[in-house]
Amino acid sequence: MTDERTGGRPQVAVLGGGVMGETLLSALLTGGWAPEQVEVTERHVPRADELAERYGVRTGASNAEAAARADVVLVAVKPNVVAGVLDEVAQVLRGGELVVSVAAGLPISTYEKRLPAGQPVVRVMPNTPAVVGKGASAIAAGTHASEGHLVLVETMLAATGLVVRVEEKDLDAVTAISGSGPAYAFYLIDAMAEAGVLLGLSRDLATRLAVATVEGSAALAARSGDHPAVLRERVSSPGGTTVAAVQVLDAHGVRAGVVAAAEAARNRSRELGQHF
Ligand SMILES: NC(=O)C1=CN([C@@H]2O[C@H](COP(=O)(O)OP(=O)(O)OC[C@H]3O[C@@H](n4cnc5c(N)ncnc54)[C@H](OP(=O)(O)O)[C@@H]3O)[C@@H](O)[C@H]2O)C=CC1
Ligand SMILES: O=C(O)[C@@H]1CCC=N1
Repeated sequence: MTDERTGGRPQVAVLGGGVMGETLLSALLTGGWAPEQVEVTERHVPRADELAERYGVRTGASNAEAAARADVVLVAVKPNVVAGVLDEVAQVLRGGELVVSVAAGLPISTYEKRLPAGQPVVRVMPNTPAVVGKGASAIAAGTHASEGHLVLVETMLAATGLVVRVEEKDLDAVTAISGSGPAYAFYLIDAMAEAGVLLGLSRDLATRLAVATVEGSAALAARSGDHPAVLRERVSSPGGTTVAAVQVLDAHGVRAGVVAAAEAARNRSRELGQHF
């Protein structure tokens, strides 16, 4: 409840204690929620026990029981499970709760059709770097979500990193860039580390250099505000090593591959929404 006993913070039920459920749970606790203000449902008992032990929160298997105690119901199950979970919680919602979902692809309208009339819904697309406070999340309001609901979701995500508001129509594209994007960055880090091993470095050294280089490049891009092409030019000495390398990246279509990959992710996000 949002009273003095809870420091004004609403009771949150996180439905689904997987990768994203744990990330959001951790962010809530870092953001000032007390363990007794957060509850997690997870059908896999050993995983529920692990979360209870690690975070000191109540865990259980019943989505309806957790939702009945909550002011905010945070849906963090896979898209193909969301419909069943909503049918469970719709029975117990009293109308004033906020339903937040991180599921990829599923439009807000499909939640609104399954939940009681007038139920506020906010859709979020987070990403996994949220677990170290370096995430990027986009949020979009449903028909009945107010400015206050958006501010509440921003507060809930405050410890995760960047949070931006978008129109729902942009969430498939956001999913393709920042939602799935960490995988592209890890793919690059892995490829750079592998290349270092090929060139004779130890795997440990090659991986440390690759991680520090990607981390430093992102930090420089964020701080300088310069266009990435300008930053790339600054690395590229005339007749030097970098221009030789970038020419090979272009010859292998790496840039076109990144664009095509993002289009595939956007298309898959749309497909997920159609199978709801
Ligand atoms: N991972 C990511 O980077 C991102 C994920 N998302 C979204 O987050 C959601 C969760 O993804 P992710 O965390 O990766 O997936 P996971 O499979 O890691 O987590 C889903 C969890 O939900 C549990 N679960 C399944 N059915 C139920 C149920 N009926 N009630 C309660 N819990 C249940 C699963 O248990 P079990 O394993 O036993 O089935 C699992 O632990 C998805 O909708 C995804 O689109 C959004 C942005 C980024
Ligand atoms: O791969 C997925 O479907 C989820 C959504 C974005 C990142 N992971």
